[in-house]
Amino acid sequence: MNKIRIATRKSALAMWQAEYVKAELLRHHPQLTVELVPMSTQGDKILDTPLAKIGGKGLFVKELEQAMLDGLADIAVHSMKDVPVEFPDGLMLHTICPRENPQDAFVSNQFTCLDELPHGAVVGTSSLRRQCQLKALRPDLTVRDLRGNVNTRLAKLDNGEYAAIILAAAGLIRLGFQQRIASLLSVETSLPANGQGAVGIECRSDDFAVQQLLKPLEHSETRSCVLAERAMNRKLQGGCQVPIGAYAEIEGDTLWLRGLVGSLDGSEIIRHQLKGPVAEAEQLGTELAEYLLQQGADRILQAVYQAGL
Ligand SMILES: NCc1[nH]cc(CCC(=O)O)c1CC(=O)O
Repeated sequence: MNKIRIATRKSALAMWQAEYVKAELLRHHPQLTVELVPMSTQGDKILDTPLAKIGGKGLFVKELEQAMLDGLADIAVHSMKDVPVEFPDGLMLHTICPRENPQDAFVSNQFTCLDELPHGAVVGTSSLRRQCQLKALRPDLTVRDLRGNVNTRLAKLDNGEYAAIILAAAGLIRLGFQQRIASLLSVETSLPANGQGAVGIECRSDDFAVQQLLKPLEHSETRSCVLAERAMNRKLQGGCQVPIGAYAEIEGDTLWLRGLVGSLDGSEIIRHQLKGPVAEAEQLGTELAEYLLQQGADRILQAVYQAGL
C-alpha cells in the first residue's frame, strides 16, 4: 500500500477536513502518497429545499461511499454529525479523530448573545435541534431556514437577512472564522448534535492495509464519546434532521452523556443524563435513549415525522 485516495465533498469545510487527514497520514507515514478525490453529494446539489424536507439518510455521504465500493477511493472523510448511525454493507467507520470545540456558536454583526436579541428577531438555522432549543428559551424569536455551506451562511447574515445565525463552532474555527463567533452557546443552552465537531474516517471493511495506516489518527476519548452519542441516536432511530441533542464528555474513567428530544416549537423538551464507565459508552447511549423513550420521546418524534419532515 503506497497510495491512499480520499473521497471528500467539495465544500471548504469538507476540503479542510480531508486536507487535515491527508496531513496526518503523511506525518505518520512519510513515504505514502495521498490524493484527494473531491465530489458533489445530493446534499450539496439540492440547495433550495430545507434539509429536513429532503429526507433520506446519508445525504452528504452516499456518493463518497459509492466511490469506495467502486474502488475509486480508499477512504472517505466526514463530519461525524452528517454520518448516518448505520453503515452500508462492506464499509465501516474506522477512525474517529480528535474533536474540535463541540459547541454551537452565536454569530451576529449587531448582537453579542441570545439575550441581547430584541423581541421577534429573526435567527437563521436549518437545524431542528437548534430551532427547538432556541424556541424553548425564546419563544418570541422567528427561526428562519438557513441552508448552504459555512461561507454561504455567513454571506446571508451579512446581507442583513437575519439578526443572528447559529452554526457549529467547529466549522467556523476550522475555516479561520473564529473572530465571527460573537459568543458560544453553552451546552446547557444548545445541546450539540451527536458527533458535532468530530471528523470520522470510513473505509472498506476488508481493507486491512488501509486500516493499519489509519490507526495512529484515532483518538480514543473522542471515539468513546461519539459512540455513546451515536448509540443514543440509533436507539431513538433519529436521522440527522431531528430535534435530538446528544453530547458526551469524559472525566477520568467516567463518561457523562446528556441527551434531549424536543418538539419543533420548543414547547416540550425531554432531557436526561447518565454517567457510567467509559468502557460501556454504547450501552450508556442505548440506556439514555430508552429512558427518553419511556418519558415520551417516541410521541414527540412521531409528531415531528408526521409534520412531513
Ligand atoms: N450539517 C452541516 C455541518 N456538518 C458539520 C458541520 C460543522 C462541523 C462539525 O460539526 O464537525 C456543519 C455545519 C454546521 O452545523 O454549522
